[in-house]
Amino acid sequence: MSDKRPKLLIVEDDPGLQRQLRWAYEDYQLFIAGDREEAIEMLRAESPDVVTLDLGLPPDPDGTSEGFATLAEMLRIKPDTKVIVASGHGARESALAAISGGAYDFYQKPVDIDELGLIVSRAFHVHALEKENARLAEAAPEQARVLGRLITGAAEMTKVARTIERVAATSLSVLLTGASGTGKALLAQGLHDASERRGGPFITINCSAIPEPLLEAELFGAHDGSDAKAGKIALAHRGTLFLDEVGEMPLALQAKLLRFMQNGVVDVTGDAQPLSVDARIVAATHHDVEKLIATGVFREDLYYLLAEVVVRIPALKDRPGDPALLARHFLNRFAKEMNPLVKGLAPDALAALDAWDWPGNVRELENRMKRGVIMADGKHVTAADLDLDGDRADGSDVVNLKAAREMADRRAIRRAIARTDGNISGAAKMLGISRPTLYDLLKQYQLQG
Ligand SMILES: Nc1ncnc2c1ncn2[C@@H]1O[C@H](COP(=O)(O)OP(=O)(O)OP(=O)(O)O)[C@@H](O)[C@H]1O
Repeated sequence: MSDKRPKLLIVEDDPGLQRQLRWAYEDYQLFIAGDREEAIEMLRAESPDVVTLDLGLPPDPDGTSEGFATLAEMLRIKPDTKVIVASGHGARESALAAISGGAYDFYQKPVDIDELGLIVSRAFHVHALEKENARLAEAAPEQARVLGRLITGAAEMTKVARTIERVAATSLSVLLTGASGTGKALLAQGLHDASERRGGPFITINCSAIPEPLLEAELFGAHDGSDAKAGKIALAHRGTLFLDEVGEMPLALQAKLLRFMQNGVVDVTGDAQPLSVDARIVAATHHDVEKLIATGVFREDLYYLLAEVVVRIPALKDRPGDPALLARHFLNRFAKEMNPLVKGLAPDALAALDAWDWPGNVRELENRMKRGVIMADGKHVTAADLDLDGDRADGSDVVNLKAAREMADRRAIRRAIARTDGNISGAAKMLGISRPTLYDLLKQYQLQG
């Protein structure tokens, strides 16, 4: 069985002390290093949460230079490590310097095993608390998570998720409509996961990304002599097929898809034998399908088969509070992956997130946050790191005064609603208007309260 005890690294060059300490810590898995190189190697290999570090290490056993260099290198590699430094008698200054250099605590030699034991156990406790806090901060609040991975605090998006959950239990076909990056693919996956087919495959095909002849083989499969290639419809047997950008599907393939939807059989190219497949269809498009039908590029009969339920996904700018909520979620994720020193958003970044219109929706936000975390110099991501500090963030390209006023109104209203967590009275107070006036404006600008 693997050893579950917490890992403690002791960096100490005195063999006598090494022996003494080795016996003192039965509750921990002990790793002992005699110099910087060994210490760094063990830190990388074992990732101990707590380290005790003698500042007097070779080649400078009577000074502190090697100890400080080891401390700095450890914290650079694993910033959450709790390093407890040991300083010689009367070397309080160097101990304090180590604390300001990022050490967690210090003790003075000669070692009192009981006292050091207490400091070490407290360090493990603090480390565990910090880890738990980081985990909680990373996980979006429970009430903000819907359909598993979807994060939202906005009523209009929660409604969408509830609809998806409800239709998931049925075998109805679902058409998701909404602008690019609003989360259609994520919702399709959520629908599959919430359905009884969750144990079966979830197969995605993007109808706009593949040229027509290849798309036909990709979707329906191909049989060429002894060479047979299963299509994505067949692969989705007993599962869900997600047809992304279905509005881009060529008319000839729409006819073949229609046949499948009517009869549950697939005509494999080059094979006389049709194939029976049981797949649930979820489709998505950013087009207005009724317009596509009117212009003759989409079959009306197919539309009715694909769209037994139509779910419209709101743009990110119409989900009050979500830009900030999602920004924190992405920040935590990317900070962990790419820049652990980043801890939060600067106030100017929060204001810029509120003010921006998000033409690329959640995908744009995700990309900007990734950029912001990489660019951030300190602990906070600024508006400049997100590239939201220029003119574009205040809509300086609007065409006339009326449009500029409307944009300013919308922005102020959205911000007030986000800041007050959707509380209309609070938002009205913040805006200096009455509740009925705010309701009127919400209606006029088709914003949700
Ligand atoms: N509410 C959300 N919570 C967490 N992540 C989200 C949310 N909405 C979207 N995302 C993430 O944003 C990105 C874009 O979402 P998705 O691909 O689902 O959008 P889409 O509407 O299908 O876009 P397109 O039409 O361009 O294909 C993905 O990385 C997705 O995981």
